[in-house]
Amino acid sequence: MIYTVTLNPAIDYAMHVDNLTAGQVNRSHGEYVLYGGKGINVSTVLHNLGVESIALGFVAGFTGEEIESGVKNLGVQTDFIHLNSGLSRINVKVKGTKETDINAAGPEISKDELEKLFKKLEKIKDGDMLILAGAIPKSVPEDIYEQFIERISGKNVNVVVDATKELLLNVLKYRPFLIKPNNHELAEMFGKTSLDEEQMNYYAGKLQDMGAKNVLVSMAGDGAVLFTENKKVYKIGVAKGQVVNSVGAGDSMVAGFVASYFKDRNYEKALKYATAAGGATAFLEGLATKEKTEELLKQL
Ligand SMILES: Nc1ncnc2c1ncn2[C@@H]1O[C@H](COP(=O)(O)OP(=O)(O)O)[C@@H](O)[C@H]1O
Ligand SMILES: O=P(O)(O)OC[C@H]1O[C@](O)(COP(=O)(O)O)[C@@H](O)[C@@H]1O
Repeated sequence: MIYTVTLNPAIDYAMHVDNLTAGQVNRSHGEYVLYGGKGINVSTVLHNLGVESIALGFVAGFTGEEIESGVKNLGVQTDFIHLNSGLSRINVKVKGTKETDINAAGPEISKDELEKLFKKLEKIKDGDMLILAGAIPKSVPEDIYEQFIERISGKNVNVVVDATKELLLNVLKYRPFLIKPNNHELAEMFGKTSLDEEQMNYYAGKLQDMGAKNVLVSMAGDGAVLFTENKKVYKIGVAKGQVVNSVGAGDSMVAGFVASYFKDRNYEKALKYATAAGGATAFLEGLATKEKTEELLKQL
């Protein structure tokens, strides 16, 4: 079984605002809602692509109830822990000429509640997969991803981590199967503002030296580069289409990669499928569907 963990799920509330102006009343001319948080997005797209997973994490308040029933209605299996207080996040995504995200802090998680998640992770067995994705709430120890991986050490479990900065760097020593920083996150991890191709190769290699088996660097509309554990480098562009919503494109890419790689064990194929799934989300209002992913795959 594949388990995804989203410590801080969110309702993504997307609004179309043509000219966002700070300090003014801005009006949206259309809104829609997605049940998100990185792990949940991965579970949703995996489900859309025909691969089952169980979404773990914490939900709180009426927003938490909405997220839980929303993803269940999409067909995703969940096993969330219900927090006694607080509210799951509403992350506002303003779409105009540029995309502006305001991601909320989210509810507090107590030690006891965190312990309940550790208990759930005990179910993980040899051959399962664990996908840790997204930022962690402030109330949770900064090394929580490391603690999760420690708890399953000794079991033959492929771990995927989609996180940034120290959160990601600190788990590399556990040899995660896949990490997926975008090019900006990769630059930021090494104190840079941007990277040219040579620097990207160098720093992705550095993440591998630090322990990551496969590094997938996504570059939004410029495609992605995959650095594999057998030291191959595959580059890919993107499928053509009209961008509607790129929120969740990275999560969709992770889902597409996992879905394809564990079916065919072929890195090049998995990169194509991942790119098609990322593009499908970018070109749809919601997350990638199998139909859109397979339509875009033909272009790659
Ligand atoms: N504008 C776009 N056009 C086509 N494909 C896109 C676009 N934005 C994202 N994608 C696809 O989704 C993948 C992940 O997007 P990216 O924005 O880099 O991830 P993240 O959301 O993690 O920052 C890209 O590598 C690409 O395949
Ligand atoms: O956990 P974080 O880093 O605050 O990010 C949460 C946000 O990321 C998303 O999962 C989208 O992520 P990507 O665009 O990187 O795929 C949203 O659904 C959510 O609002």
